[in-house]
Amino acid sequence: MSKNEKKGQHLALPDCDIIYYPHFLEEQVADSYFKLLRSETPWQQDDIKVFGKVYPQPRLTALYANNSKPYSYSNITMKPQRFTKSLLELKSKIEYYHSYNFTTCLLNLYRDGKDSNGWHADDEKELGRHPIIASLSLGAERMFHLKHNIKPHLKHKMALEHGSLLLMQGETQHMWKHQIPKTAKQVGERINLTFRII
Ligand SMILES: O=C(O)CCC(=O)C(=O)O
Ligand SMILES: [Fe+2]
Repeated sequence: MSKNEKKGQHLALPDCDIIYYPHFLEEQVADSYFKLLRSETPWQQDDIKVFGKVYPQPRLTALYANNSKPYSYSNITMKPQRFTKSLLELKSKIEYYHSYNFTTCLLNLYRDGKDSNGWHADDEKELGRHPIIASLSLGAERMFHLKHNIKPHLKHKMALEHGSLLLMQGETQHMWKHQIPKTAKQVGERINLTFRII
């Protein structure tokens, strides 16, 4: 497949740079990575502190990297494991189209509609200025919400499809927050991978 065949959609929103590739992976390829990652990943559930109270995080996670640099967010510090073969394959597929060198991948498993990821920006110090985040979605489709930090009328909702890639860069993490809300719909499991540079 030539580089031009992956058509991305630039979101028409100010103060950000977000491109959505709905069919980044072919359906069968996405299916098999979902199965593989679901079973080979040592999923963990950490506690998070919100306004001084401790809760189990409403999803399972795992961290991988090609270095030993930890990643901290919401009072959690995760130590990475070495990238697996399947994660290295996915990382190269993304790097073929976007010539970045991702060092780290955070995996999220949303077991059902009660699992979620609250409003946040991926703007931790270790990601540097203008973080580049490549977010690959596998499994059940879930809604992704965006809201501007200072202009409340600026918001956006979109579905993240099985096999899709969402590339966030530039000002995005400094000017916007995002979330995966809970849903009352019957939804299956979803795995999200965010490749990052630390
Ligand atoms: O699950 C998603 O699509 C988003 C995950 C996310 O925002 C994160 O891990 O920082
Ligand atoms: Fe995020």
